[in-house]
Amino acid sequence: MPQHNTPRRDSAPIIKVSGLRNTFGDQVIHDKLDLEVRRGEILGVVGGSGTGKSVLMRSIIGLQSPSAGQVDVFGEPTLNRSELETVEIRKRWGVLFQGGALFSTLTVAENVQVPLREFYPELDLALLDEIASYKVVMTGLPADAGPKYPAELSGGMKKRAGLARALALDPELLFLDEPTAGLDPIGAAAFDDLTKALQKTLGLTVFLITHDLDTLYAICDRVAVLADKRVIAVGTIDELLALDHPWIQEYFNGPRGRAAVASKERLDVAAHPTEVTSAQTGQRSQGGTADDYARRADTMDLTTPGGGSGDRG
Ligand SMILES: Nc1ncnc2c1ncn2[C@@H]1O[C@H](COP(=O)(O)OP(=O)(O)OP(=O)(O)O)[C@@H](O)[C@H]1O
Repeated sequence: MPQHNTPRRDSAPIIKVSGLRNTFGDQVIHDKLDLEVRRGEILGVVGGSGTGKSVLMRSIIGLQSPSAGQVDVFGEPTLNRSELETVEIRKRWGVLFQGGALFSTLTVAENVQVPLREFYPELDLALLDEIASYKVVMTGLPADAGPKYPAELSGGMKKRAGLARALALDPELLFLDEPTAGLDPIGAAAFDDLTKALQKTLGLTVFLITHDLDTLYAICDRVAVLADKRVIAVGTIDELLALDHPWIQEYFNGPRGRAAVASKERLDVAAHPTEVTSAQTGQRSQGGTADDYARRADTMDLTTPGGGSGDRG
């Protein structure tokens, strides 16, 4: 399997979505949605409940057939192509679905082996076991988690097992759908740290759907905001805060947003000079101000796909 240890930050987007339209009956979920994801970044995807974050992810990975638009991943179109035509593309990404989506009748190790068996049926059992053990440990699970069934795992362990499966094929691109939902603050911070460490060490690009403001502040390079059936803005949090959009202001500058800023500031202080991680301190969202972020945002450029000026994506 290919190794992708060096983060590449070339200018071509790793994901490019153009003019996407998704409907269910009369319900229009996306219309004229544009988005570009840069190689090597962690892109947070936020939006109110039901704005279509998961449907967007499913459209990108080919589980949802849009009624219009184009999706390119690794520079290749993925829509309206047969499974056979996209097999080489699908090998290059991993997906952690909401809740982990583990097969309950398979052990953790067997779950990790599912994509290996699908794409590399020639691998023998000893090698499958070896790769699965490696992925299990890589995601911070104890080595003896491999033979356990999902029902024997805690929520946090299930997420890690799902992540181990998503990493089975050494992907370049990782899709995470609400990975910290349902985790306690310490578990969520530890999962954030793991995601960031994987991005850095494996050179991953991460498409991360989340409602977790702490995650956005702690690890996302940029954030895409879904509203009004499209991506209304993409940028760093500082850049988004400079926008006058009511949902963005309420989301990032509301009480929870301010708390997330305060939490990050405390962690930044704690991290120097002793490099204490958020997993160790377990500090998440406990009050503070976003004024400094808002002031700094005044000097920044904004990227607004589907409207506005400047570079897209
Ligand atoms: N297979 C489907 N059939 C019909 N409607 C669907 C289907 N999948 C999603 N929807 C609808 O599409 C809309 C967007 O769903 P989606 O799960 O993408 O939202 P979301 O932004 O991820 O929400 P949340 O933050 O609550 O997880 C919802 O109204 C949902 O009911």
